[in-house]
Amino acid sequence: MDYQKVIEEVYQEVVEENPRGKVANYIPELARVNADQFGIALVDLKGQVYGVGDYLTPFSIQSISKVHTLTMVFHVFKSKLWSRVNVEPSGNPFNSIAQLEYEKGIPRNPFINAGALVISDALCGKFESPTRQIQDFINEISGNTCVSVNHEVKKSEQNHAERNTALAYFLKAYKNFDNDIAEVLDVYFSHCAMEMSCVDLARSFSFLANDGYSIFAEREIVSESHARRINALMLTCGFYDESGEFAFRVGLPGKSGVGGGVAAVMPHKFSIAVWSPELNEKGNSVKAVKALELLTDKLEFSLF
Ligand SMILES: NC(=O)CC[C@H](N)C(=O)O
Repeated sequence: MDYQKVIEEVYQEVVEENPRGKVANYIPELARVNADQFGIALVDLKGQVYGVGDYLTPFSIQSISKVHTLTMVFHVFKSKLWSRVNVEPSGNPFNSIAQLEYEKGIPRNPFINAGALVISDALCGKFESPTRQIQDFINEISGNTCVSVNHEVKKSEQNHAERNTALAYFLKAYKNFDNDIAEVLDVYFSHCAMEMSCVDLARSFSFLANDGYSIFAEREIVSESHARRINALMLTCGFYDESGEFAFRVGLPGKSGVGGGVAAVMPHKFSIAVWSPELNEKGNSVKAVKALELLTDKLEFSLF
């Protein structure tokens, strides 16, 4: 399979169609990026990289980091984790407060903000310096010292933290939050504000295409059964209230972030990251979703 040729064709077609959205502006610092950037990196299971466009430019990975933090915590707490966070699609916006209230403080899944805050809380309870360790973990599985926290983005999130702070207090009120709220929010904003390029991001997702084994870290990151479960969660919950649409159009487990990135895997074949900052109203990158749809059409395979 000539992946390079396929992603170049995809890139060209998306550039020609030029579907547009809006750069996230509820985190003001994110609105400062050049909206025309667009990159694709695909990594096969031998570690071969195929890239096109701005695939070497670091960008804000935002909620994609929730897959990394879930992986770290799942490995430690195993199935006990599911008493604190559910595994159902939310069908609601990623920062919904109402849903958390009527479901009595158990977030629908680990990828909506409330669920990711529970994961950050669990990290704070188990890891000495969680932010440092998340960074080390992502560096290890991408085989590169590539991740940095963008402090401007982090500060920008902290200055507009009303909803996430409200979610944390709700979780605390329902006794689903053990640590200091400010400390956990700091870890959460730090991992959302991490930056890396498409190529490093695709490499960091490689273990999920490879039954839990990372060829970059040269070790098993999670068991095969945990890798399957993380992929199932990405397929059903990775795109918030657009997860069904993404499964329908693309058919790969994946995760989006409001920085405009999407990381996805085709189990036993490859991992891929696509980035372009303009989002649709559900918070998913318009060009990245289009590119992945064209990709699975051209490859004539998806998970299905
Ligand atoms: N969907 C996202 O990427 C949201 C992450 C963002 N940091 C927030 O908390 O709102």
